[in-house]
Amino acid sequence: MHPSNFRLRLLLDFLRILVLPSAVFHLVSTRLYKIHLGLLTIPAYIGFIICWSICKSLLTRALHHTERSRLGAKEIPCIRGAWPGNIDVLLKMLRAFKTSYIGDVYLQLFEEYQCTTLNTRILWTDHIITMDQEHIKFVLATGFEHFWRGRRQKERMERFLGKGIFNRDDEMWRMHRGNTRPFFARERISDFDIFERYTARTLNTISAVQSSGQALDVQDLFSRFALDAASEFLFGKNLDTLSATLPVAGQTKMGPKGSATDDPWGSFASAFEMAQQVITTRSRYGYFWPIFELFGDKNAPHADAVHRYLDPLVKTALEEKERMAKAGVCSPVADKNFLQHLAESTDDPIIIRDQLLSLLLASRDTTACLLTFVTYFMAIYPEVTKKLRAEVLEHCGSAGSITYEQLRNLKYMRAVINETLRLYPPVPLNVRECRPSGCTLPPSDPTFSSNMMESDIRPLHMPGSTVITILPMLTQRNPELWGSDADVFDPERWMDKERIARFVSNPAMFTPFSAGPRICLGQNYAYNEASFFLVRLLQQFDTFSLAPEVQPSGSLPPHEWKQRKGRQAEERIWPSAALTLFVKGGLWARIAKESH
Ligand code: HEM
Repeated sequence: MHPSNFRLRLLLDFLRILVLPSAVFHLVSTRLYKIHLGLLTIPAYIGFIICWSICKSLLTRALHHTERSRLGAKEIPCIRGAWPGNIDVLLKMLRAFKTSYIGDVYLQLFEEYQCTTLNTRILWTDHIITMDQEHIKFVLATGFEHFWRGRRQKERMERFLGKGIFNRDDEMWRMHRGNTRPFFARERISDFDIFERYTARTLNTISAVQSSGQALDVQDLFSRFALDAASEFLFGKNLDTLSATLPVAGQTKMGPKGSATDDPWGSFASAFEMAQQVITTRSRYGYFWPIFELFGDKNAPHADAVHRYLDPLVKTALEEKERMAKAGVCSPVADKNFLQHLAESTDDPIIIRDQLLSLLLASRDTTACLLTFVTYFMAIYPEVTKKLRAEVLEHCGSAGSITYEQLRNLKYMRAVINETLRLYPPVPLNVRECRPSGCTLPPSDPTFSSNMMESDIRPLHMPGSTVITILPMLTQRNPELWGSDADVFDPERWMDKERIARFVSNPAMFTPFSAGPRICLGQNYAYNEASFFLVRLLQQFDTFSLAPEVQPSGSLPPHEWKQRKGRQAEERIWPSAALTLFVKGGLWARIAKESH
């Protein structure tokens, strides 16, 4: 069944869960035994459906048990809620997603059950969550062939990301990966002309706002920078979002991810972000999310608004291809931009548009998130800014062109970027589905003493077609791996040989760009772009401060966070996630030049 037919899927499930047992009961009671139930008809049907479901569940458990014995594996620990189907846990989670610190709801469950991989089994459906580095490594890399994005994730994302690289497996994913990889070759991503152009425009905006004494939403500005640079890099046309109206301090409303503006660019950004929010909400409701969208696909208006922006670009690329073919011109890949190259590989405008959109999503929100959190740290740790700036001035001077070699020599800059990616990975969680044949996960890592003392070191059974949510953000803040100061922002840890050796021997501790065959294709582009931007920013400015007084109402951290441990107790902003991490309401800050 096509992933966009989620209502049909729900209808078939409804038939399977309710109608099939009712039909069997009807046949047995009225036809075979000719029983007349009278007033008891409805309770009898309900009772039979419940018994049927329990028997089915017991049968599935028995089959899993047999499979576990065959594989020499044990069961993944399972949450035991107070209400049937762990409905109490579901409600607690839904409440927590609105007000609690990112990832905290999962961390509390791991702490309660003293394990790093857990089955939430909400509404009788197995759903595995893991912060275990051994299991994350297996899912992404060493056991890659056992997992895919899977049907359920595709169903949630189809309307927005369709046939793009993030929403496809196997053949089509390989095709996209093969087509995209050449565009991230070293020569292409070390040509800094594009970064230079959009960095200069962004810094001009900062200067203009700064001279008026206003604060600005840097998250919004960095998103525009990343999108304009990526659009020129990918399809040779700047979307020119840096020229559109900026959000104004103290007046701007909260948008789906950051702040909102009332202009055509604002509508595009809002649609782009709302589509991500809808996908996130669907995944929180779990398997039965289509119940909430019976009378309309909530992503349709947002996806349509984004597609309206991209469709004309795709049309032009296909027309150009036709013109070139008629004229008998064939240019080499090196002379083409990504969109032209995509248009060469297929005539299907939907595949081209979906892949273009996937790359815009991949490059805008992640890079903007990284730059936003680096700025956050520069604002709250002036000593870090000072050291960073000294390094920039030493290696790159206060102006002039910047080379790839110069960027490579900025060791402290790299440490700051890595430390930011560790504490605030732009993709804080990721989802995969086990292929139907099932598999085993290796024994758990030694995070909890219960894992370590466990004498039973059998692997864990991963039933076929089960969804697994991996939480790199929790792994990257795990004190067992990173030490008792795991929650502390300390770039020096990336310059300490002993600590680096630990990470090198155990790379699954740090996977902000994912790992294995689906590792991020834009990793080096992102490091270059972020480093380049920060060099120019620090050449021009030296003082960064937060402006909490203009954060939109409802975007400052709730007081109750202070009672919990870890970063949330000191957080001055509200980190939140919808596919990617962001600062709720935007990051309002002042950027200035104090020293002369
Ligand atoms: C700080 C910046 C970035 C971070 C932290 C990041 C992180 C990630 C992560 C975690 C994935 C795996 C997603 C998944 O499996 O569901 C991914 C995939 C990907 N990223 Fe990035 N990314 C960044 C920047 C970029 C940029 C700038 C581009 C391109 C311009 C890009 C292109 C891609 C692509 C094409 C994939 C899909 C790979 C595949 O499925 O085979 N990324 N990225």
